[in-house]
Amino acid sequence: MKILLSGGGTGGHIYPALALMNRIKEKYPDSEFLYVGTERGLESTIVRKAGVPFESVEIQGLRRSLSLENVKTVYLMLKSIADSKKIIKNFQPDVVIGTGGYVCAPVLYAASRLGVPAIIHEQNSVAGVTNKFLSRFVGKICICFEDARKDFEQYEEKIVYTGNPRAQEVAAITEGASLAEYQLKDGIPTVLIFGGSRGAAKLNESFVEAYNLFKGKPYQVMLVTGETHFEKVSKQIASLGQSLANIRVLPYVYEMPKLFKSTALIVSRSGATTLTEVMALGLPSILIPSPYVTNNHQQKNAESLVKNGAAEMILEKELHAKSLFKAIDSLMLNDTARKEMAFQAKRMGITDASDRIIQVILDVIK
Ligand SMILES: CC(=O)N[C@H]1[C@@H](OP(=O)(O)OP(=O)(O)OC[C@H]2O[C@@H](n3ccc(=O)[nH]c3=O)[C@H](O)[C@@H]2O)O[C@H](CO)[C@@H](O)[C@@H]1O
Repeated sequence: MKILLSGGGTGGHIYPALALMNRIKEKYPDSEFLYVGTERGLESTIVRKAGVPFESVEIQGLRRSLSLENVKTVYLMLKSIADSKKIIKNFQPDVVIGTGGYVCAPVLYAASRLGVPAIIHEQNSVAGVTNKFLSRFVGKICICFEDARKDFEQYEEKIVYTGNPRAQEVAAITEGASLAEYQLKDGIPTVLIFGGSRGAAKLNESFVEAYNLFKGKPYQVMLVTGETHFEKVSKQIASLGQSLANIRVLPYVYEMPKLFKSTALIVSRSGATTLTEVMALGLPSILIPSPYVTNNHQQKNAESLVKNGAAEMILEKELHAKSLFKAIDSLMLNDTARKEMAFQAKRMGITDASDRIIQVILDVIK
């Protein structure tokens, strides 16, 4: 089977595609893959690092205001469709799968024009703009939240509830990362704080302000700042005048699910793929939805866990050093509450999503 994958911008669109690819490889070792993304998105690093053949097209998002940039956007859109057609004709895939992010628009549109079966995967409870646009042109629409159905209601017959492939991959992990590899101690409860795949400035700032409060605590803290914020945060922490042995600050972690498995509490944005992983592993979490996303979908994602007792939520407008520290400290000192949240999170997870999507692939290429 030859499969062309596309999806990008942020990790939440990329990791599900790679997880699906890994599962297809397991079941069909002769399969061939090609990933199409942009050079600017995180996919150009993550996908290449994973050793997957990668080609790029150039494209940019539309500005909301009238501007010359939009002329360039239209030009790039037409060019990227033509480039995608060339890539597809060369690779000759049996199916093209898009996991979101604007790069999928030219790639999957081109596939449909060439008569190649195409599938989109929507990770969120509210569909992204690109997936809504593509819903008309693709054969199947895979969703992870029942709420997403209403965004594709004109194409109800195409919708399949599959869940997120990253859940299946993560649920199969048997061994967690060693915390010693991160210069922390194994066996001590550890909280992992990160703002999605790109980091979140307000979360980083609140953490820096709370830094000294973690002194002498019976637990460890890891902050993953996001690549672009790392230098600034490191300088701010250095200027506080003390370096605490129970705290570790990193720019990015490539083996996140393994690290998840070794942590006692997750504090993060509520991007759909992160939540999938949290549920698949059954982890307690404090969620801080990004208010800067389409239709506030991260808050809806978070609320689905909160209403099941699986997570706590802090809205960004209520996020500061004190609220962050208080929420972390009281959960880290309360094993029973964490266990109950973990149990509820685990109950919510779907852990055979890749197999469900493989069935969808087999149906469309019949
Ligand atoms: C700002 C924005 O548009 N965010 C969207 C984006 O988020 P974002 O890319 O942040 O997505 P998610 O939170 O869903 O996923 C992040 C992924 O990156 C991984 N990770 C993160 C940090 C790190 O250091 N290493 C690492 O591997 C996580 O384990 C996870 O697999 O896509 C999600 C899925 O469509 C959406 O729900 C989010 O709203």
